[in-house]
Amino acid sequence: MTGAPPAIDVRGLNKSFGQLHAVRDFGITVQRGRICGFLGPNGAGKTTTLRMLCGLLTPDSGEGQVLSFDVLREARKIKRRVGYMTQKFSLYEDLSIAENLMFMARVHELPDRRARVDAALARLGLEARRRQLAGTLSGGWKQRLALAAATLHSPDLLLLDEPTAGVDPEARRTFWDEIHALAAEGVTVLVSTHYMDEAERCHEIAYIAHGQTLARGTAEEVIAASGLITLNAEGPGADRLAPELRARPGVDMAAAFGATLHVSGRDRRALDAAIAPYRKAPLVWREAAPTLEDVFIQLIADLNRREAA
Ligand SMILES: Nc1ncnc2c1ncn2[C@@H]1O[C@H](COP(=O)(O)OP(=O)(O)OP(=O)(O)O)[C@@H](O)[C@H]1O
Repeated sequence: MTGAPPAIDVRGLNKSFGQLHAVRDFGITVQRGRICGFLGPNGAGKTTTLRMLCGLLTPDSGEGQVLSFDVLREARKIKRRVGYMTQKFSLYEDLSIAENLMFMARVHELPDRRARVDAALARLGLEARRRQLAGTLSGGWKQRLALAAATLHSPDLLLLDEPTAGVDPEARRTFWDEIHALAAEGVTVLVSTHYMDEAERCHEIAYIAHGQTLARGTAEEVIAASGLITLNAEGPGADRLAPELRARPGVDMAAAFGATLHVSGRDRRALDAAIAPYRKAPLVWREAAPTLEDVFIQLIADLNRREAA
């Protein structure tokens, strides 16, 4: 990627709905061919941001470029080069797979429509089902059809809004293999997800909450920047100790993961003091690398504390 301008380079994007400041001073730079995961709790502003980036929603303020077009003034040009997969399946349930794709080909005014549709069917393994009505497809196949529709016009940027929500693990894996194949061809992908394993499959991630970006970088960078120290406890009843440990000074986050308790903090001495009374049989404590989920829980806890203060 020598000298190519970033696919997304925006700053200070804001969007309010009445009294609600849904997106605050959002900025992000994503280089071409990268997969950037977009994470954050429900209502964080992810969908609103994706809609602003693809030209469907006008920001109240902000500046920058998407695919080198001005994000405020060149929405029509951006729309033509972007593929957007909405959170809810939005194709025609009473049309077949092939008919849906043919319809999309007409919307995009593509030449060689039949060949384009055939190529998309082949690429996503949909050929055998081409005559099946979209409404009768299972979740995984619906998502594959939606991806075929979003990529039919060979966009340079793909914006995917929770594309695998409710899809089984095997179908999710196939879907992600395709996302990586598209990125290898130079397509830039911004994908919102609530799944931690998917966050780890991204080249980089952005974590947002209450409309603000709280963390940015590769998964490793986000974990390192958190400064979090995590100790795990195993043993009978360990998983039930989360509420009382959470209340102790020095503990930023305590949560049970199966039978294991994860306890995190940023001050080693305070954390050790907090767990000292619990360092006895039958509990066994071990230091562990914090997971992305540990970091995200801590980021939200910090934000809630700041907002309550
Ligand atoms: N058109 C709208 N009118 C009014 N409020 C809206 C509108 N669109 C979004 N919101 C509000 O803006 C906030 C951010 O919503 P958004 O859908 O962007 O969040 P999200 O991060 O995508 O959430 P989720 O993970 O649940 O999809 C929410 O409080 C939502 O209710």
